[in-house]
Amino acid sequence: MREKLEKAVVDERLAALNTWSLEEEGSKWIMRKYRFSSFLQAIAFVKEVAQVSEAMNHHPMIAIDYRVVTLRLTSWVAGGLTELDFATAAKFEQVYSEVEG
Ligand SMILES: C[C@H](O)[C@H](O)[C@H]1CNC2=NC(N)=NC(=O)C2=N1
Repeated sequence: MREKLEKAVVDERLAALNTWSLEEEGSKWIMRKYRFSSFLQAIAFVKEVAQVSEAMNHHPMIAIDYRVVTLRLTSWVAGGLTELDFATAAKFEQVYSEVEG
């Protein structure tokens, strides 16, 4: 789960997830911008993201710009993207669908 993935596998996982993208071609980071109806909704989302991150022991970079939350993920220990990045991103998608409905 924490072994660095080959590019072909990364591309496959991104296609399956289809809402996240590489920060840029060849990047070791995947990212996703989440938009909310209010600032407090964005904060509620971030609180849930924090809980998931602790449960997964995998923590994203979190940027909060008013109603837009940007999450960025990489596996520092592995020095690149791992299955854990994609599993955690998928859980963030579940949280988003619950918070924003
Ligand atoms: C497993 C490692 O020792 C650290 O405890 C965890 C914490 N959260 C982490 N988060 C991310 N994004 N990458 C990591 O490698 C990582 N490692």
